[in-house]
Amino acid sequence: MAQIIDGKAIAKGIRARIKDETAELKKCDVTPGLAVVLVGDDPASRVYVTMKEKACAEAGIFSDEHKLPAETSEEQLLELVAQLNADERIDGILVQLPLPGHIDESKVLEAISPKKDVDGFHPYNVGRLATGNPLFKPCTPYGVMKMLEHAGVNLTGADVVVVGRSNIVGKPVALMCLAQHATVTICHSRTRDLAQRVRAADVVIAAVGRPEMIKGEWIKPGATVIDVGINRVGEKKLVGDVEFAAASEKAAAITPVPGGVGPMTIAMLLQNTLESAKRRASGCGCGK
Ligand SMILES: Nc1nc2c(c(=O)[nH]1)N[C@@H](CN(C=O)c1ccc(C(=O)N[C@@H](CCC(=O)O)C(=O)O)cc1)CN2
Repeated sequence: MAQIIDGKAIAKGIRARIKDETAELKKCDVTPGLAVVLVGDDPASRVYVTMKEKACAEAGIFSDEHKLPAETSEEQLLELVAQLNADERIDGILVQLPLPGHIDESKVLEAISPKKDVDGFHPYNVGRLATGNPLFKPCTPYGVMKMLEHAGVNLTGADVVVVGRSNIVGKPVALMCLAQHATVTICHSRTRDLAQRVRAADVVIAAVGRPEMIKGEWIKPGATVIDVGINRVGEKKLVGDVEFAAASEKAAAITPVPGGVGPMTIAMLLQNTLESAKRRASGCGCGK
């Protein structure tokens, strides 16, 4: 049976450390500040935004919440982003995705100052990640890398298969694995013989958004499986992109859903906000 990589427990440890470092930073009169912007009433987004606000409060991070109606125009949202860019209390700006269909997502993400882009979605930060000099790493991929580190997985020379090519997870996590000297294959819905690709992988990162699409029997014995998918089936049940029970029979280590990558996403958002605040503090001259 596979070792369970417990994202909830790892995230708890990271959040406790962030709380301590935030308290230290406050001695310089610098309180990390995160603006959280939600447009509309998507129920899942509401849950995630509430989780982010609660995590900020627990860590001593100031959170500035903006819950806007679904009819908010693109212009109004861009105006709010401009205000937050200029607000000195704010180290990070997070616009919860997805946005309502009438708003151009890329326009909004590009309006966020790259220095406050704690999601790491601005093309400037995407470019810095791609060139091996990241300013902010996107939170979910950053969390995935922390989980691999905790599980003691050495990526040098390892065959990593990423299933999914989204800008938020698939592409950045592939770049991060490459930066750690893995041989990376990105697969997607049109990949021919996905099973064969997965069978060859030392590490499988599933981020395709389809419930249990990756079959347990595809997993190479001794592989590490990171399941980024969070799919709601029926009323309440959450499942990942991987057939968990069957994959656990073959893998050496696997992440659960829930309690895997999800909690790490929130922990790494706090980490990015703290890093941003530390950059602000580095100019204050108090030596902390
Ligand atoms: N601006 C952003 N938007 C979105 C991001 C993001 O990183 N930045 N990622 C996802 C959603 N997300 C964070 O925003 C997120 C998803 C899931 C979890 C989580 O902890 N899930 C729990 C289960 C919670 C439940 O019951 O539904 C788990 O997996 O254990 C945290 C954050 C899309 N949008």
